[in-house]
Amino acid sequence: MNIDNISSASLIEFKGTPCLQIENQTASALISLFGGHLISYVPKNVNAELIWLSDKAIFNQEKALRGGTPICWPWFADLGKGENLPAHGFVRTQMWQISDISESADANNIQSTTVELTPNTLGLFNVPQSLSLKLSITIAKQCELSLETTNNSDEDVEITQALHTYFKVSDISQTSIAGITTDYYDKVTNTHNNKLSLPYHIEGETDRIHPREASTNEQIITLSGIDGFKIDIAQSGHDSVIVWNPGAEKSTTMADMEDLGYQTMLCIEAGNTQSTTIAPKTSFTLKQRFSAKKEYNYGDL
Ligand SMILES: O=P(O)(O)OC[C@H]1O[C@@H](O)[C@H](O)[C@@H](O)[C@@H]1O
Repeated sequence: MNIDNISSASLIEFKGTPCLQIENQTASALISLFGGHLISYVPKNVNAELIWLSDKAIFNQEKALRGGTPICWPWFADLGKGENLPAHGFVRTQMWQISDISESADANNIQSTTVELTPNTLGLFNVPQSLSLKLSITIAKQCELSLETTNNSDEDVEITQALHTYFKVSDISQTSIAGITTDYYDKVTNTHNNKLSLPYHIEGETDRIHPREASTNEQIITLSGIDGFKIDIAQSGHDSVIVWNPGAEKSTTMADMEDLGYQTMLCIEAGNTQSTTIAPKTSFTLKQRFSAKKEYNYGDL
């Protein structure tokens, strides 16, 4: 698609991979067309990177990128039906194309840029061809990712999925998470109904699936303890929040992660880990939106 008339967007190569760079009045961002994968988001109000990308991420257009927002679809982790399926589905490891891009301004004339992306190939691994997928990313004071699955067939289709965002934190041992309170399934110990001790801090390898908070349409999760600002994450359409940090030992076994990489990242994922049924001729949307706000000390006032 021709993006020449969109002044806030340009196509560039980053580490040999085609990417869409967005720079507008409120933020800048980088989206890899391999994976339809957000790899950078810098809102101007804090002028800091919110997204963690591994220095050792492998940009060979085959392996999923370590960091950013991998799109896990049409299954999360190993929940695909069948033998020898790739973890987290097959769209994070293929090229996507830009299907639409637009700029708009709100009532205060604050600019935003929205890009729509679609994966090049669907219907792999016996997944029905009749499913279609569209990712919209809006870059503004907030970054919004919206993943819409449409079932064009005459039968129900079941999927699992996740927007698997790696947030950049200054020091994982000082980071706290608010807005998640539910008992969790611990993937590290394979145990259910674990009680959370609050405040929520990460201590060692963490791989948890929390059912979403029942009483909210949109679940708001706040990360604090980051140098000078907080990150607010709003999620909807999800049934679970996945919290993942590989911890010290596992980091050293991962080829695309620095040994100390775990100290500056935290995955907060909007997911559907229970089977989600999409009725014929309907669409289902999973969303995650995030922004940063400055934290003031009394001394600053
Ligand atoms: O290494 P991958 O396939 O990108 O997955 C990273 C992690 O993704 C998380 O969503 C899973 O809960 C973890 O179990 C997994 O280790």
